[in-house]
Amino acid sequence: MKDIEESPITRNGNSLILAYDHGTEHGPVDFEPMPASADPTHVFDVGRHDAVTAIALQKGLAEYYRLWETENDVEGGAPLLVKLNGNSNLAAREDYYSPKQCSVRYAVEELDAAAIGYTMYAGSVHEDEMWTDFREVQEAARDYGVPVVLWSYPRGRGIQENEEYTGQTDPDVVAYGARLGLELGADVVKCKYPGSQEGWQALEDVVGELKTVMSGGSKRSDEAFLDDVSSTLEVGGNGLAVGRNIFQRENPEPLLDKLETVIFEDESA
Ligand SMILES: O=P(O)(O)OC[C@H]1O[C@](O)(COP(=O)(O)O)[C@@H](O)[C@@H]1O
Repeated sequence: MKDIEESPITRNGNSLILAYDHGTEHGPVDFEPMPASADPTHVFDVGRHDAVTAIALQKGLAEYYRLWETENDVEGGAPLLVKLNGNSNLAAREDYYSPKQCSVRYAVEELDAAAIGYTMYAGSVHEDEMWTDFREVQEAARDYGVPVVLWSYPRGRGIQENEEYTGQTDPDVVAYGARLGLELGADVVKCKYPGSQEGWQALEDVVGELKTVMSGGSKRSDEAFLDDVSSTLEVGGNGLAVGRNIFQRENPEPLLDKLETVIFEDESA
């Protein structure tokens, strides 16, 4: 774990990461509620809101982002977080696995990434391969001095077949995933909301000083979403990595304004 207070992906110690890797993870179906969001430049523009401390993109979109910045003379856009691995909903797999499509070297040297992201599915039969991949990623990130955000999403047979767990948002499962972020050397761990403030507290209790961000989840009302975000911040959470709750809105600006107040100015929702 690094001290990442000086990193551009944090502000006052917290982060709001705009995640836009859904075209990979879920496919174009996620753009249907707001068709303009299929156009990456629309979402790149959303990312210019002051509240956004990083935009998380897969390699191809990261290349597009840099091109868009140059062609449009954009200054002060969101720092780039390159998501190194990902998988599609089209894949036929015996269990969850997220292969790497980008190296840390390419992300930093060619794309000028301010941070890198990696998804880990602890609990899958492919967990061992992912640990090996992550070890290389984490060590290369240390060499380049860029922070590592771990999407820690335990899922797969090890979770399904364990009768103690109700599923991937079971508070014990989420807390275990968060702890793995600390154990494996992440600088920020991104976790599913476990359904309650008590659940998030349980996670905070086992991660020490590691930064934690809540994964947005499916779209809900402004009020419901802000309640969830606030409930994590009140017990030590450090913000958000969010996709659909932002880009599926016709005008995400009012919600981003509120999130900015709640996450960075320590005011209640
Ligand atoms: O694997 P899942 O649970 O379908 O979710 C993956 C998606 O969720 C995220 O982690 C967060 O996005 P949302 O805020 O839309 O939930 C994305 O980065 C990723 O595409």
